[in-house]
Amino acid sequence: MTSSDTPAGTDIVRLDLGPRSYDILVGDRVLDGAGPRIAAVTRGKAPIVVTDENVAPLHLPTLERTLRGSGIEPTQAIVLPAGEKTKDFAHFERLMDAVLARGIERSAVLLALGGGVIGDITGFAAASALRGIDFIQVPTTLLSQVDSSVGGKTGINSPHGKNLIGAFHQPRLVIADTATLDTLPRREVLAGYAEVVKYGLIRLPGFFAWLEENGERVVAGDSDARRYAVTESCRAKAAIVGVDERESGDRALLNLGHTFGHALEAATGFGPRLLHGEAVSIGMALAFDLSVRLGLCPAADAEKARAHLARVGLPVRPTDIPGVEWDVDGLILSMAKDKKVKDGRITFVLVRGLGDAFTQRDVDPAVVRTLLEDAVAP
Ligand SMILES: NC(=O)c1ccc[n+]([C@@H]2O[C@H](COP(=O)([O-])OP(=O)(O)OC[C@H]3O[C@@H](n4cnc5c(N)ncnc54)[C@H](O)[C@@H]3O)[C@@H](O)[C@H]2O)c1
Ligand SMILES: O=C(O)C(=O)C[C@@H](O)[C@H](O)[C@H](O)COP(=O)(O)O
Ligand SMILES: [Zn+2]
Repeated sequence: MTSSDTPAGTDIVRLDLGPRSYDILVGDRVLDGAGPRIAAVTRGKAPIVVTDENVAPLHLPTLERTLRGSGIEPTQAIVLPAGEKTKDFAHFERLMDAVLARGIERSAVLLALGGGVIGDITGFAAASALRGIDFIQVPTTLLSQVDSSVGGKTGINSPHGKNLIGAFHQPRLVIADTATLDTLPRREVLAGYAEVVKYGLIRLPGFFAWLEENGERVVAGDSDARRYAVTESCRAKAAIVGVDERESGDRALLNLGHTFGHALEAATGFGPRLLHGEAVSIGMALAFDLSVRLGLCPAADAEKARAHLARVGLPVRPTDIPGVEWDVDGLILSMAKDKKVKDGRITFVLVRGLGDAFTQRDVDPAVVRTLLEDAVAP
């Protein structure tokens, strides 16, 4: 690989994982010139592109142009329905069938073009096909550029809970073209922004302070601010995954707000009523509240976190989601299926303050119940 294979003006974040290391390319219109990098992974063959019905008309032509520019004639893309409901067994079966119907060999490469739903299900298909083939992530939502395309968590949801079926399978390359975000609806931009704020809240207080100043610019699509936010988020995630690929330690911090958030998502049926990033926003506010109630975090820090999320337009309380009758027992049952549960006890990601997250197992269930009862009270 030569530096001339990387488009000018590209930030390159390296995720160091020994033989599974890879580059994350970030930049405005970086996809336009990414053909040689894709060709290097596919050894000059066409990748099997997986995308969704919204993304295909908007961004597949750019990818196909890129491939043709590198002498690769694209094959017909596999186009799945858009949205969280696609991350289920039925669509996984359909995707696997479409991939295997192509008579693939182990050298085949899948390419996920889309948001976290497409990235997660395609990554899981790559982990499963012929017991593991390569895949490339071309994330097109803010959430997938700052989070889901990086780190190798792949999978689907189950009626039993969120992401309960899946595999760790790292991509070979990530291409985050921030210009693709120009077509992303504002609600989806905001949902992705919640995961950006997460990095500030778990261990980067300086980044959180930058977001307090510049968050509106990121959300509004200012190209410099957006690119900085995506690159810093990828750096933050790469630093954590690089030392704890399979979540036996610090990687769990990336789950701030998710134990609550996943339960809220399950309660709303993994659908458009509550997006993942929105659930994470509410979940992070609840995690700060819980930390305050346990005497671990100053109330002023919790208020700062909540105020920033709310100021950009994110929900911060379950009651911010209209038309849902929340059931605290149901939420607690869902939380008990969290992947961080050990010996029957939930591991919570808590905070000592802004940018200082840690995990704790011995949280009094009565405090959690009261917190949720207060949070869902009208
Ligand atoms: N693997 C991980 O580490 C990880 C991390 C965070 C989240 N996730 C998962 O990611 C999923 C959420 O991802 P998401 O928020 O990207 O949702 P998504 O994939 O559903 O995309 C959101 C919506 O935006 C549309 N879209 C995508 N790109 C677009 C573009 N450029 N222009 C216009 N529309 C576009 C999609 O069609 C969809 O309707 C959840 O399932 C979550 O669990 C995984
Ligand atoms: O990469 C990680 O690790 C994360 O926890 C990132 C989260 O934002 C993401 O939502 C992830 O899919 C949650 O993982 P899970 O193991 O709790 O399902
Ligand atoms: Zn998440």
